[in-house]
Amino acid sequence: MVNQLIEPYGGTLVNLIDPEKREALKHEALSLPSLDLDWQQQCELEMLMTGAYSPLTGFMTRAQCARVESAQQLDDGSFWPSPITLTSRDRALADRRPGERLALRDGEGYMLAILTLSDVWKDGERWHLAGEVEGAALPPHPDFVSLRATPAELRALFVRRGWRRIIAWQARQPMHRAQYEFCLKSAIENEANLLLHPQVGGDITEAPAYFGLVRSFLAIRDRFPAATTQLSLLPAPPPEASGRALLLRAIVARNFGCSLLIAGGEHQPDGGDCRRGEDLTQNRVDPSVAERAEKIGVRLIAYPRMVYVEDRAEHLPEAEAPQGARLLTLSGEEFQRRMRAGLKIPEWYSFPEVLAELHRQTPPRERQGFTVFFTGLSGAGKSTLARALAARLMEMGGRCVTLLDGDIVRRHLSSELGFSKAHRDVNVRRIGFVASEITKNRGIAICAPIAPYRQTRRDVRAMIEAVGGFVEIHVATPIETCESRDRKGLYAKARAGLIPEFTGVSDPYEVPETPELAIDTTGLAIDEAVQQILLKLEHEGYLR
Ligand SMILES: Nc1ncnc2c1ncn2[C@@H]1O[C@H](COP(=O)(O)OS(=O)(=O)O)[C@@H](OP(=O)(O)O)[C@H]1O
Ligand SMILES: Nc1ncnc2c1ncn2[C@@H]1O[C@H](COP(=O)(O)OP(=O)(O)O)[C@@H](O)[C@H]1O
Repeated sequence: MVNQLIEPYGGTLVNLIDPEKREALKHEALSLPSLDLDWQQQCELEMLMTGAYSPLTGFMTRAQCARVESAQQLDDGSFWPSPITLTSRDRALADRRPGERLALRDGEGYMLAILTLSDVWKDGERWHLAGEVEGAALPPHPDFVSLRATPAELRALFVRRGWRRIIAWQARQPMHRAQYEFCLKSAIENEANLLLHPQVGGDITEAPAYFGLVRSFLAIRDRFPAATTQLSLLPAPPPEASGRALLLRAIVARNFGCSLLIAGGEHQPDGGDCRRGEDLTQNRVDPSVAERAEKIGVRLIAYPRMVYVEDRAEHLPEAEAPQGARLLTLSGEEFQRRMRAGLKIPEWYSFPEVLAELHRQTPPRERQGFTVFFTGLSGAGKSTLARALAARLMEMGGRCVTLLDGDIVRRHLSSELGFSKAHRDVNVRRIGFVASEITKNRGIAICAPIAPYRQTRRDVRAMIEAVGGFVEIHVATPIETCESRDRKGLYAKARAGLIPEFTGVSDPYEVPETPELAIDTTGLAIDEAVQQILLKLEHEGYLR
């Protein structure tokens, strides 16, 4: 019944239904070589195992990839838009031969499936592994359990409810009013039901953004008629933006029981001022892609450029907006800027419950975590300033401040390290890692290593900026001042040749090119220096 509805696409779980077979696979896997999959590979495997990629049931061989590239066809002649492959840099794979079986596991070693190799080839640094997969268990998803459904489960649900025509909205971005109104209108015009299908996936250690995305959909769900709308999660790897990727999404939509797919609409138009008659082609679907999708059994609905028509208090496709009407738009970039700065988002743009969710996920800067990263020569004043800054921030209260002073780090985190370039890099990266964890959890980390190498500082900045703010302060006290202070007598020893790799004397210090702030502490009172830093933090929006 279910399968009849969706032929030729719409597979069933690969062996997952048969517990005996599953136990046999698990047992067999104990004696097989293993490959641990990253989260994107796990998504791909899950799509194969659940039938979301039906009629495909395995990773493609080189010949199959070539056929897909040239003719967009699988072996049986059915349409397929782009290669689905499994690759790895694992050198041990060089010894694998077609016919052998390989256990596919998640990062923790949990057995997911067995791959029967039909082809192994090398392309650059990566090994490609092809073959049919036999699923033992889906990748575990402890989160949002009640929102997860396989294609077969969703199709069965739709059949039970008598839903025949369903529109898919596969989302990687939260939904605001324009998208909401367009989805509702499309459902009404097509007399269709709606499947809200946010795409989820990511490495849990990196706190992926999909948690906020799903919560924003949970928040907006109640605005849709419950009897005609379904929310479910799609564990798909991130798609590229191309016609072929769109067709793959159409196949996935079909397998989940949908016959309509809204294409585009993830982002609001760029540019604040909206001119009528602008080129709308970016929002049109290529006719050949649309035609191909029809053959899969999916009609594509192009999401148009939407504008808010103030007089009518509704969002409309720009081409349908009445002549002379006042049109409002807010670019995606401006929306993000306002969210970061905690500024007002106009009511016409979104819903309060969605914004509240997004604010929880990305609070304004003064509630985000950040790292103040001091760098400079020994004796420049890094520790002194770091301590004074920490004290002032603690005095203000309301924030968790962690001081990662060089001495503390060298004692607790890096006690085995010396001062070679390699060791300094490890030391600074460790500091960066700890600071990024603190920053991610919305604390303030203050670091004060010499950190003499530009590239290492750049890497640390990138790691931290991915999760919060980063303020680099070059304590630019000249070496003469540092040497005259020589609190620990190290410069004297270094000059005497007793310390072989001493920064500034016999070891390099690469001056920061664009630090947020540079402070020369020569003749400067500590309070004055700290004041400069606090003003900078306030100016950047980190402090109120
Ligand atoms: N060879 C050499 N070069 C530089 N510094 C030396 C060296 N040997 C020991 N020390 C003492 O170690 C402190 C620097 O450690 P850091 O962890 O900040 O250095 S680094 O960032 O890993 O380069 C540094 O402390 P500060 O004066 O607080 O900077 C020195 O006291
Ligand atoms: N404006 C200033 N800021 C920081 N340190 C100063 C300042 N003026 C004088 N000093 C002195 O300079 C020395 C800097 O040492 P320290 O903070 O340990 O430097 P670093 O951590 O960079 O090696 C301290 O003795 C400190 O009292």
